[in-house]
Amino acid sequence: MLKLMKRPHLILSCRTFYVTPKNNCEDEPIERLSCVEEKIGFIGDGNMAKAIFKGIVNKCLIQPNQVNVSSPYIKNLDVWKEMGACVSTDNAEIMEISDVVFLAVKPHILPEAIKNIEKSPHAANIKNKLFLSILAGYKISKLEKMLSCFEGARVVRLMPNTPMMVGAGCTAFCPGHGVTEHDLMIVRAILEATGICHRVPENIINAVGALSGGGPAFVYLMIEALSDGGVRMGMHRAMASKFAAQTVMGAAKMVLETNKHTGQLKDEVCSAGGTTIAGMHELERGRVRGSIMNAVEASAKRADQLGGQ
Ligand SMILES: NC(=O)C1=CN([C@@H]2O[C@H](COP(=O)(O)OP(=O)(O)OC[C@H]3O[C@@H](n4cnc5c(N)ncnc54)[C@H](O)[C@@H]3O)[C@@H](O)[C@H]2O)C=CC1
Ligand SMILES: O=C(O)[C@@H]1CCC=N1
Repeated sequence: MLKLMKRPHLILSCRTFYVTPKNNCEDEPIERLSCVEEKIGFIGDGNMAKAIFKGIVNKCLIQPNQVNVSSPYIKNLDVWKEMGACVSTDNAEIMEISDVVFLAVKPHILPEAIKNIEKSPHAANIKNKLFLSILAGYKISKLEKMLSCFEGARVVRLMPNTPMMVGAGCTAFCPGHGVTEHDLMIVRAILEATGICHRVPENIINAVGALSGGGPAFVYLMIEALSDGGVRMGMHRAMASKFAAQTVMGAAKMVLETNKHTGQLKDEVCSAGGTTIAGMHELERGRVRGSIMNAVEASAKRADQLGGQ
């Protein structure tokens, strides 16, 4: 027992051992960029592209006019113009005028999105670009092969999430061949301005995508269910939703800031014979833990399929 207590990642509480998990993140460098001068392009103008754009512009890491966006749907681009970005329906043009290019289309769209670029008049100038892929499932080796027609192309694979928009994102990244220290500084500057980030080995990116990439959707469902429960028991919807969201945020902050194990924090809420343990019993009866684990497993497996691995 004493031997165990001496180890810093073990905390003892009554009969339960709380083990602080070790991570599988790679080392972080120290140097940080406070602003990015490169032109940033987005191939794809959807939810994730908007979240990244708003996140980095809100933090003044870049100016909106440093951003170039392409989509085949001209009407969708109006909102980007209003936000101050340069727009085009031509992916090749956006690649040409950007230094850093986010690949931000749906995975099944990527081959079509880059299909004819090689033959375009812009192709000759698509050189030495840093491509940041946010596509679920796509392996770096596959992306590097697809982009090998562009001289000096480097690829970093990212798995971000939409809370980047409000500075609370969570992104894992993994660099491909030829990625430079400066490239990594740009990546970190973008990701740290919009939340937290960790460099990881590629073999866990699909797990990250399942947990934190899609995780916000799982949590929204939980917030909605908490709110429904409050309404069921007599609260008004607006207050129930606000309290549910604040409670999830508060619990998350407790996990992040107290450094206590989630089991210990849970025990601190559950009074003996009290109200919370009665609710916990229902959750365990409903196999909520197993269901959430299954959801993460199913998402990760789906990412493997999407990447055609
Ligand atoms: N939405 C999320 O929470 C996350 C998404 N991702 C990844 O981000 C990527 C984009 O996802 P979303 O933004 O959610 O999708 P989305 O559907 O909102 O955006 C994709 C955009 O691509 C545009 N597009 C379609 N065909 C195109 C083409 N040929 N050339 C250029 N643009 C084209 C569409 O107009 C659309 O707005 C996906 O690969 C997804 O796996 C990764 C992490 C989180
Ligand atoms: O649902 C998806 O496929 C994307 C990837 C992670 C979050 N959204």
